[in-house]
Amino acid sequence: MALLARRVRPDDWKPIGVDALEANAMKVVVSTDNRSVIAGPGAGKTELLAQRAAYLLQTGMAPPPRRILAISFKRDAATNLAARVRQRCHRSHAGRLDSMTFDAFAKGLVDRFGQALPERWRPRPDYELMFPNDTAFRGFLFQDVGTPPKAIGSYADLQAISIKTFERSLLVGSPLPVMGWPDPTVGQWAADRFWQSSLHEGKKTFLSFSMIGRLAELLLRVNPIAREALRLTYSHLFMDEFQDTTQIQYDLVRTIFLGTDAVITAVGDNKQQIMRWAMAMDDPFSAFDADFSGKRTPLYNNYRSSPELVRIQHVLAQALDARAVEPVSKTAATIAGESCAIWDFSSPEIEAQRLARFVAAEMKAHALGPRDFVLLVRQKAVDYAAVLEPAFRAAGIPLRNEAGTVGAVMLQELLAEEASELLVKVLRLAMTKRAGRHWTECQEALGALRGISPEDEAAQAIFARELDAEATQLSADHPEPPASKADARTIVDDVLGFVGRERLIAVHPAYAQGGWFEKVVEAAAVHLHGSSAGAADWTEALDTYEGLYAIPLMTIHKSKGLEYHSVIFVGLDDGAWWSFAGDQVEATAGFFVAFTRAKQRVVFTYCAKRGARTKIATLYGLLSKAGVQTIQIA
Ligand SMILES: Nc1ncnc2c1ncn2[C@@H]1O[C@H](COP(=O)(O)OP(=O)(O)OP(=O)(O)O)[C@@H](O)[C@H]1O
Repeated sequence: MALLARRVRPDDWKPIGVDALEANAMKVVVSTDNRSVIAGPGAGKTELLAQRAAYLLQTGMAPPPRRILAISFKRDAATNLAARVRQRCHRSHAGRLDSMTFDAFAKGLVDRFGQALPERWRPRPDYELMFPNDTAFRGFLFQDVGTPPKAIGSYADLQAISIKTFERSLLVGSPLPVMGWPDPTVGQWAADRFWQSSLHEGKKTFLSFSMIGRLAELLLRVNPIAREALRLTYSHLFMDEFQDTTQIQYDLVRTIFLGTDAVITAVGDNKQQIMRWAMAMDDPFSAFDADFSGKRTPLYNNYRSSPELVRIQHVLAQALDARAVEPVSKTAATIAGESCAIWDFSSPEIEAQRLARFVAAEMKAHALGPRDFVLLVRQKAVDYAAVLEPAFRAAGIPLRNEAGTVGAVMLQELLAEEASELLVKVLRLAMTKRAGRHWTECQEALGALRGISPEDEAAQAIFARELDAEATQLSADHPEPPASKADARTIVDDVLGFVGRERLIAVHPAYAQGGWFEKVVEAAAVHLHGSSAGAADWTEALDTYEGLYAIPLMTIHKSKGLEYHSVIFVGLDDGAWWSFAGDQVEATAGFFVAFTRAKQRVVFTYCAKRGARTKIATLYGLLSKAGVQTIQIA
C-alpha cells in the first residue's frame, strides 16, 4: 500500500486497508460535529478511529500544525491505534496523531505545568507515584489523620466514613476547590489532610493517578495559558473505550474542550463496561451527549466473529442491555463443528493435556499459530499456568502467562512499553539476517525521537549512517544472545544509550518519575536473559522475548480490545467467579468481553474439583438459552 504524503481532496478520500465501512461508520469518519458511537464488540470502533484519523490527516480537515489527540485507557490500546494509523498514513501525517492513555496525558500536564498550581495544590517536581489500596486508606482514616477539630466533627464521625466513599467521593470525587474547602465537612477535612500530607508533608510528594487527574484538571482551570495552548494544539479529540471513563477523566476533558471548536469522537460499548470497580461513570455517553451535544451514532456490523458466534453473543448482549440490536456478522465461519461448547473434565491435569492436544491439532488443521489462540481465566493466572504450562510444553507449544511479572513489571505491560519495543527493534536490526523491515521501523521510530523530520533527507541520511554504525557495533560486541543477566543488562544499556534516555523521557513523561524507567529497563534485561536461555540464535531469543510462538494466557481484563481465532476460557465455575453475586452486571459484562474476543470458536472448561456451578447458574443459563451444549470430555 503506497502511502501518500500529498493532500487528498475530501471527496476523493477512500477508507484504507478495508474494503468498505458501513454507512454510519463513514458518516462518523467524515463528521464535523461531536459524535458518540456506541457499538458492540468487533463493530470496528477502533478501526473507525484509525480511519477517521487517516481521513482528517490526509485531507487536511485536521489542518496542520494542529494535531489529533487520541486517549485510550490501556497503553496497548493507545499503541495499537497509533500503529493502525501509521500503517495507513504517510509518516508526515501519522506524526500529527498523539495517541496516549488518560493517565499519561494527565501526568504529562502535571509534569509540564504543575509548578504553576496554587501553592496548596502544588506537588514537588520530583514527586513519586503511589498506588494506595483500601488498607492504606483505612490506616490513614483511622490512625494517621488524628482527630478533627471540634467545630468540624468527631473521631466517631470519621470512623463512620466508608473507605470507598473516602476515596471515590471525598478524595477525588469532584473537582478540587482552588482555595481548599471553605467550610469543610468532616469527610472533606480528612480528604484535605490526605492531600496536604501527600503533597507537602513527607520527604517527597506522593500522588496516585487519580490525584494526578484531579490536579491536571485544576491546573487547566486556573491556568488559561496552558488551557489555551492545548486548545490550539488539538483540533480533534478521540476517546476509545469511552464506557470506562471515570468522572476524573471526564471532568478533565470538559475543562479543556467544552465550548471550544475541537471536534470530539467518543466510541465504546456499554455492555463491555468492566471498570466500575475502578470508578468508571455510570453512563458517560449520556453525560457526553448532554454536555457536548454529541450525536449518537450506532454501528450494526460485526467484523470479527462468525455468524454463529454473533448469534450467541446477542443472547449475552440482551442480558446486559434489553434494547441491544443483533449485529450483522461480516465474517464467514471457517471451522467445522460447534462454534461454542462447555467441556467438562474430571481433573485440571486431564483438562490441561486435552486442551494442549486440541490446540496442537487445530493449529495443524487450520494452519494457525499459537497466537491465534488465547487461554483466558478470570483471575490468578499464575495458578492455572502451573498446571497448563507443562502440558502445553509437552505438546510442543510454549505457553506464556502474560499476566506474570518480570522484575517489577507485568509482562504484558513490558511488551507495550516504548523502551522495550525500541530495544527489540534495534536488536532485530543489528542481530538478525533479514533486517530490511526492521531498518525502516528503526529509522522511523528513532528518527522521530530525535526530532528529524521525515522530509529532511540530508538529516535522515546522516542519521541512517549513525544507525548503521550502531548496528554494526552492537552485533560485533554481542554476537550471541546474553548468557547472563549482567550481559543482558549491558546490552539493554547499550541499546537504550543509543536511543537516548532523555529523548524517551521527553516523549514519555512516565519515564521521568518514580524509578519507572529503571524498572522497565531492569525488567527488559531480566526478560531478555530469560528469553535467551536455550535459544540457538538472536532471532530465536527475540521471538521468545516477544512471545511470537507462545500461546498467551491472560485474565479477561487484559484481553479487552484483543481478538483471537479461538478463545478457551478455563474454569467456568463458582470458585473463579466468587464475587458474582456481589456485582452480577459487571461480572456478566466480563463474561461478555471474554466471549467476544473470538473470531471462530469459544470453548469453556469446567472441572468440579475447582468449584460448583450454582452461584454462576445465570451464566450457564445464558449459554443454554443460546443452545450451547455441555460435553463430558474425560
Ligand atoms: N470496515 C471493516 N472491514 C473489514 N474489517 C474490519 C472493518 N472494521 C474493523 N474490521 C476488523 O474487525 C476487527 C474488529 O475491529 P475493532 O478492533 O476495531 O473492533 P472494536 O469495535 O473496537 O471491538 P471491541 O469493542 O470488541 O474491542 C478487527 O480485526 C478489524 O481489523
